[in-house]
Amino acid sequence: MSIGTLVLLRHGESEWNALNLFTGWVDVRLTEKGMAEGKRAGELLKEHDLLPDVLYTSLLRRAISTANLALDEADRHWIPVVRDWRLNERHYGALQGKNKAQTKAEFGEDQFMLWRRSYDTPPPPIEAGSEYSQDTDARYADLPEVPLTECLLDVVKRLIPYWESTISQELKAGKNVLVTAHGNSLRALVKHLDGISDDDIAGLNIPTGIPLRYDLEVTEDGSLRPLNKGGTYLDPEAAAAGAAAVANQGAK
Ligand SMILES: O=C(O)[C@@H](CO)OP(=O)(O)O
Repeated sequence: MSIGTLVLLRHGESEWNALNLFTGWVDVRLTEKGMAEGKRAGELLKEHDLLPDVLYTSLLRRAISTANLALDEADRHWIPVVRDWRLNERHYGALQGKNKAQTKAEFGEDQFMLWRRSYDTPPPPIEAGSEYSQDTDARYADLPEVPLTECLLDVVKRLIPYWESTISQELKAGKNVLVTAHGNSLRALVKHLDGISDDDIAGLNIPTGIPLRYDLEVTEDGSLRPLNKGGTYLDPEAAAAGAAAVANQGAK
């Protein structure tokens, strides 16, 4: 049985992406542009004959809405869907709701980049019960503990066991899988798939709304390894421009 194809899709532009605010687990909506990106992603899936058999998505509406728009456009609105908090964006702690450029101006470039892109330094924790905290959100009621902040390492720890036990099993069973998630949860997954070091992952940014295809093989130890290292964006030019825009978010 051949292995299914994996497609990763970061949600389209959200209202807080447009306002340049740290978002994390805050459940913001897509902008008009973000909705158009979702539709365009579906067109690209169709054009490249990459029709998913199953969708995995986070519990956040920007990912859910993007997937709905893409699947509708690709006439795959009917496929089974699995939603899981492990695909959520990194919890951005006390930075949630703060403007990125202002944060950089206030704390300096080094601290800003440490919080934003270091592998193992989380931002300060958010105050439980505060406006942008999720500690009382019903959708996380079953979690033993709702995070108050996370670094990328924390995301790797919650996401990779789930990838191994669930998503990769679907691929090994020959299913084409669409994973619709977030900048940092997808960075965690790409780090694992491509074997990127803790230092080098700081330089990797994922653009909104452009499908990233991975062709996979099974290694001797039974894990999945990309045949096309780094994956293949279905619109490479737009992806390069989008990734540069994400890298530059402190500047605006
Ligand atoms: O704000 C966030 O949650 C993320 C993704 O939008 O931002 P960053 O790229 O700065 O990690």
